Amino acid sequence: MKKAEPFSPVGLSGAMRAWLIVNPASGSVTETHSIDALAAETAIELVRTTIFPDEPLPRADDLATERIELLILFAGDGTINAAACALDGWGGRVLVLPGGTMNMLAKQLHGSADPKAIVARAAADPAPEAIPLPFVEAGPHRAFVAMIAGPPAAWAHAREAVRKGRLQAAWRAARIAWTRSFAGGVRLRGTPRDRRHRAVVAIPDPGGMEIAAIDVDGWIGAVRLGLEWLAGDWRTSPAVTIMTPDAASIEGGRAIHLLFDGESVKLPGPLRVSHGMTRLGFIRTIGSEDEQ
Ligand SMILES: Nc1ncnc2c1ncn2[C@@H]1O[C@H](COP(=O)(O)OP(=O)(O)OP(=O)(O)O)[C@@H](O)[C@H]1O
Repeated sequence: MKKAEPFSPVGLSGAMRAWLIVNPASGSVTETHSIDALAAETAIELVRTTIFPDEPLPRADDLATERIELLILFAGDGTINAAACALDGWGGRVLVLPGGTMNMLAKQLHGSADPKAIVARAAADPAPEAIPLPFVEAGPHRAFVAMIAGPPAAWAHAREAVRKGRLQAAWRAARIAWTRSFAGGVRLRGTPRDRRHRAVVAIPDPGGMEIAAIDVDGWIGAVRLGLEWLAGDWRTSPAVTIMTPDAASIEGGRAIHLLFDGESVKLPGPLRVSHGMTRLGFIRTIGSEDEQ
């Protein structure tokens, strides 16, 4: 078989020592984007590969020992979140490639380009721009895309069961999640909307964070919000109140259900939510003027 032509290495040249973290369970990591092909096509010197989560994430020390300059994350938002949290003390640059289902972080950094095009763009730039990413933080966890608190977070179990092909478990989890979605809620302290809400969504922003308090009653309200969400204008829904506090506190029974970039966690309340910026630099291949 003819070997793929390497991209002309200008910025991310063959001298660039890279460590790849890939999650084969992420929604769009496929054979066509195999690790070997990626390395061959980029002419980046792929020194090590971690298959997550079967293998543990490398530590900053491991990257330093191998003199790694570029960390390539080929996975979905959940995996990227895990690596970005674990390696925030490391001084190198990160290239995010869309390997997941939603790929919200990859879209922020590269628009809708595919992995091959992203590497080509990054390689063609003598000094690719690397930017810190904003995050929201609660307990030991961070979200770079969104943190969802409240009963709707229980839907993650149903999604995970579907992904694993466990349809009976998915059905059970969906029934529980549906019931919980209309019971309980979370209380938001330290904001103008200091009361119980169906769910609270915290979204990081370079200037701080946005907190959306969601108040839907029953399934008609939920369906309406769902349609508004699909149409892309959920933030303007009458069921949603947007605030920009510097910090807030969430309460909700003995344990609060949360999703951090799609990964499900339960934490005891009250839970302080704050925001910050990563120390890691993430390579961005689209300018703000480009189409998102
Ligand atoms: N920190 C983690 N520890 C263990 N497993 C994880 C972790 N993060 C993600 N996973 C698992 O890896 C699989 C793929 O998740 P990932 O978020 O990478 O891709 P995705 O869900 O397809 O994409 P996206 O999050 O962009 O929609 C899921 O089963 C997820 O639960």
